[in-house]
Amino acid sequence: MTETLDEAGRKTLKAAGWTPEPDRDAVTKTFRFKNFVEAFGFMTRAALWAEKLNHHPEWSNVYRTVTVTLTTHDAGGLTELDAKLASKMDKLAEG
Ligand SMILES: C[C@H](O)[C@H](O)[C@H]1CNC2=NC(N)=NC(=O)C2=N1
Repeated sequence: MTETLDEAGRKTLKAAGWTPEPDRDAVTKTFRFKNFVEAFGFMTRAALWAEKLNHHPEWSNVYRTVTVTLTTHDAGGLTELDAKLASKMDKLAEG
């Protein structure tokens, strides 16, 4: 998992399921869980990591689906912090 440049020269993340946003330097992934409790548990654990990293996701939850968008607002694009949080979230979602 590293930041790389896409064909348009924009930063993106090479990590399963994270796809570049069409109109800004950000990546989005949709996580689907068994049920609402699993989804909310994931969000709770991810929130603690977000605080620890001082790096916070844009996200939403509908029932057992959590959609996450990562970008670094301070930098106006993707940074190593997005790669870190993405990797953390992937691990948390694996259980
Ligand atoms: C002041 C505060 O530390 C900053 O605004 C931090 C907080 N969390 C953040 N989270 C994200 N995703 N991007 C940021 O630029 C960012 N900045």
